[in-house]
Amino acid sequence: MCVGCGPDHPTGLHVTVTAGEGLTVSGSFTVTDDHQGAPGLAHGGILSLAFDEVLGSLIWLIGEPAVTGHLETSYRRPVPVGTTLYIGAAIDRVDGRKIYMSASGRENAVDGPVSVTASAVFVVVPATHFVEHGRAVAPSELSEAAAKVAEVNP
Ligand SMILES: CCCCCCCCCCCC(=O)SCCNC(=O)CCNC(=O)[C@H](O)C(C)(C)COP(=O)(O)OP(=O)(O)OC[C@H]1O[C@@H](n2cnc3c(N)ncnc32)[C@H](O)[C@@H]1OP(=O)(O)O
Repeated sequence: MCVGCGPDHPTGLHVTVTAGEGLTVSGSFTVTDDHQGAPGLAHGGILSLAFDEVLGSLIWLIGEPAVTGHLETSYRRPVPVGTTLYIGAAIDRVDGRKIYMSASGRENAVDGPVSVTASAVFVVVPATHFVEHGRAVAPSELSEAAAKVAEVNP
């Protein structure tokens, strides 16, 4: 039920992500009428969510739970409804519990014009973070998330 990536989420973004070489991932997100802000254009907050999702996927490559501490987005071109954004993201460096990341989103092709760029700091947290701070969840929800780590990094 993740609003960013959950395939069954009725109103989510349905972002898909694939692991790349090294500490990189590539993702894609298609802007639909559900994501509109100004007439015919994607809402900036929705684009920020798509980047949070793709950047957040990088944590599966290092196998430690982490949450977004800081996320900064630069909107460089308007993104029309109907666009597919191809988002490439990478871990730039790790400093203690802080993971520094960056990403760029290109319009309609992996080598298309850059529409949005982002940088983020994720902070590693213990797995208990989600139990202590979230609403009560079924153990299966947590174990499914933990299994994703093994799937990416067998
Ligand atoms: C199994 C299921 C898995 C499931 C995993 C699924 C993950 C999906 C994630 C999706 C992405 C999201 O949307 S996550 C949701 C949105 N984000 C959140 O809810 C985070 C809310 N904030 C927090 O919980 C907290 O503030 C933390 C965890 C970020 C930091 O608190 P803390 O744990 O007490 O850490 P603290 O000691 O203060 O700081 C540790 C280091 O990080 C730095 N730091 C702290 N906060 C920030 C910050 N906002 N921006 C930059 N840097 C920061 C500090 O300067 C310090 O650096 P130094 O002194 O060591 O140099």
